Amino acid sequence: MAEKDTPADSNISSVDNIVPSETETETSIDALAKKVQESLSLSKRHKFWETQPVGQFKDLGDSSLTEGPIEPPTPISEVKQEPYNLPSPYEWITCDLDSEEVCSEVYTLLTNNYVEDDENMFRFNYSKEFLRWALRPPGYFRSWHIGVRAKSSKKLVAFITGIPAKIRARNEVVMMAEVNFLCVHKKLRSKRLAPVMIKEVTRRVHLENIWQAAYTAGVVLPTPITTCQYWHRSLNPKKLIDVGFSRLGARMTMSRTIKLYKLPDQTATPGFRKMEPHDVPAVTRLLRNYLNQFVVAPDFDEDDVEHWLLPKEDVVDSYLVESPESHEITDFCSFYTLPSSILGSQSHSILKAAYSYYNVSTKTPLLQLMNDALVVAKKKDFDVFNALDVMQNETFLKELKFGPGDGKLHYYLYNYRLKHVLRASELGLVLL
Ligand SMILES: CCCCCCCCCCCCCC(=O)SCCNC(=O)CCNC(=O)[C@H](O)C(C)(C)COP(=O)(O)OP(=O)(O)OC[C@H]1O[C@@H](n2cnc3c(N)ncnc32)[C@H](O)[C@@H]1OP(=O)(O)O
Repeated sequence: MAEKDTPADSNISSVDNIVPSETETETSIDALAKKVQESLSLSKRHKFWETQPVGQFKDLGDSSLTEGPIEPPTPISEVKQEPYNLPSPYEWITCDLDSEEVCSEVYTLLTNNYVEDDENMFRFNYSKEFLRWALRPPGYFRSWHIGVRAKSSKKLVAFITGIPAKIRARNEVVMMAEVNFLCVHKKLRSKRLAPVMIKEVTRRVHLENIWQAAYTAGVVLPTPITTCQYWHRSLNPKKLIDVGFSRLGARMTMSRTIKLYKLPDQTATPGFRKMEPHDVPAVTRLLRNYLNQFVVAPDFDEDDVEHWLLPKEDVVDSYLVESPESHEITDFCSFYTLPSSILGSQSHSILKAAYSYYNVSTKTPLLQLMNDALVVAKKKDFDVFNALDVMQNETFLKELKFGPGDGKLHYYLYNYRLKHVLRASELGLVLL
């Protein structure tokens, strides 16, 4: 089944990771099996993706190909004016997220049908407020919030979205669409509806004179610009073990495990505080300067920072360090709230997860800054703190007791070629 990223990892061995044990062998066999599977998928035919302007597997390593757009834009007047055909029982709709009713329908479709982990134990449960935030950034297009309804019952059965974003690839800043929330109802799977949805979003993006896109998926498609791994830091190990998210490590007791993951009650960094509206200009400068070092990263202006990073309850949290002496803003960290439904547990129904977003350290060591982020996440009652190995995250993951997950997240660009596959640490982009 298609997967984006692991909403939660049934098979993580964060404890095993810290206390090496015989389970390590098991993990590496799993890892090997995954590698074999992935290399097989490189030789798999992709009837749809082979027709699209994306890097193709056969071109991997061909250094004669230049970096940049794969095909040139066509005149807008030549962009198809009518929507693509859907099977006759279905019709296109544009979803107005201002409407409480429409937003609830989208929420319900995703809550019941969106991304699950490999073992089908957890499913992402994006909140309505989160969806409104994720889908209405500055300059968004309502026409890019696309639904498919059954004509007879009017039930929403599929969804796909785009939002506009300026993304820098090396030295070029390119207007792109970030495509997300592709979802087809479980009963309508494997009927080639997804390619129609992707073509329709592409058409609507083209109508706005935008010709590139960025997206992530848990499945291997032609061709990732990089592949990242999720890491998980237990905040509430007892619950994580109870619901099967993690296992008790070999030679570990529950009380030793709880002790291992205990965090201080207070943050350690003087001047560490929540970001406020008046911080937007300083945070924008700090972040722009930081993101410059990565090969692919968003090109945020103040409006973007206001939208994406000003704290919004139960959606996004941002903290910064203001020097007690100079009042300079020297460091920044943020995470977003994305719970998962727990699919078969007697005792719990929701896993509360925080996802590392953008972090910048110039004075406070990143390790200390992120430990403070863990402290505030724990205080806010999150069960787990997740982070990808993007940007400089590798420098704190092991030390702060994150364990590697079993899910991979692949990043893609549409109609834009990079000369080389990137290391995760060369990527400065986090998609929701
Ligand atoms: C310039 C503007 C451009 C804008 C567009 C940029 C591109 C955006 C691309 C989209 C970015 C989305 C980012 C996210 O939201 S990633 C999250 C995806 N959603 C889920 O995983 C939720 C649960 N799964 C589902 O709802 C369905 O399984 C989905 C809808 C995923 C596929 O439905 P179904 O299982 O019923 O399959 P089908 O018979 O209709 O179609 C099969 C074809 O679809 C290809 N497929 C399968 N999964 C994905 C996937 N995640 N990205 C791209 N393609 C995917 C597959 O390789 C095959 O093509 P090919 O291998 O034969 O060639």
